[in-house]
Amino acid sequence: METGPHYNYYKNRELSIISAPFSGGQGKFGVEKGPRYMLKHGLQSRLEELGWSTELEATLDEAEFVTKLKKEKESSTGGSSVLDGGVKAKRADMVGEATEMVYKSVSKVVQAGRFPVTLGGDHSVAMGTVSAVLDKFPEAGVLWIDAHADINTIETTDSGNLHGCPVSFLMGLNQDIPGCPESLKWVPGNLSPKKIAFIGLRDIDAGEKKILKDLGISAFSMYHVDKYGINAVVEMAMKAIHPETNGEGPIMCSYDVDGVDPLYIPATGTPVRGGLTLREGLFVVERLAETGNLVALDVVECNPDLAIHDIHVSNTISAGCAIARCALGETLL
Ligand SMILES: NC(=[NH2+])NCCC[C@H](N)C(=O)O
Ligand SMILES: [Mn+2]
Ligand SMILES: [Mn+2]
Repeated sequence: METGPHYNYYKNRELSIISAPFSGGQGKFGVEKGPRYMLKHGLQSRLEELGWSTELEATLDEAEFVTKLKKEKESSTGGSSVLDGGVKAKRADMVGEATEMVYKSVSKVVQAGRFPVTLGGDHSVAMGTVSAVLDKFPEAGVLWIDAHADINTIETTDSGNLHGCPVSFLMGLNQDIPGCPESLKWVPGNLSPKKIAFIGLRDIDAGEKKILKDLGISAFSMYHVDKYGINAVVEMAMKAIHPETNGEGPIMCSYDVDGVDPLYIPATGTPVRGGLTLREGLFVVERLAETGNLVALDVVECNPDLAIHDIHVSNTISAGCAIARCALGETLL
């Protein structure tokens, strides 16, 4: 019987909590408050208690970006999303700027041999986190926990919200589309479709379904979770991203809290019923901690402003923090 957690890649147990308080990848204010609320909830000291030495890393300035976003909303072009060539990408300049700042911070952290825990912010910030992690671990596979596939291109997106598109940018699917914003051209786009697996899907756009199918991407929906159970699904997902080594190899987990059912995590921008139970959601990261192969974690899309009751805020923030703690070994003996 294996006794974990053991961190193959981070034996020295040093991590950095990277705040990525950005909301421009979607239209609702409040998601930029996620990092601040999670830190106020005591995340840093709880991770220290697990035996990690921790540092805080700032990326972009929360207030500065809120001001910029408010200005943009008031301006005449505010909200308009159709670019040259008829493609859509709302606030592409800001998303490009913010995600590149996140990329630089996460790069600094991983290159220094520290484990990056990035707190969003909306899911567009993963363009930065995943790119930085792939520089350090080119063989890494990504597990994307989410109700959504976030793989729309600037051609297929209906909403024009770039938090619905980070995976297509990470795979370089937009680079040759006429009208692709210059601001997003910094994304290397070198994630192979074979190196990502989704868990928790239940709200996928028609264009996204086609991309998933055409590229043969591993996607485990809630149907699969019900059919096989969450343990088998995580096992299949790990084998899918590391097929030659029977699931062994560096794993990055990009965790959108809307993967978990809104019963448990209600304060998020695009909630979808029928999601993971809180236990299933925590099990995923507990299992990853147990493998010793986790090299990076994002926890994104907590939006305290979208709570109707105060209890929704604390449920959401405490669940977000629990995801981070379980990924870093809390519940393993
Ligand atoms: N990170 C998220 N919560 N993404 C939601 C995306 C929703 C929808 N598929 C869109 O493209 O707009
Ligand atoms: Mn989502
Ligand atoms: Mn997402």
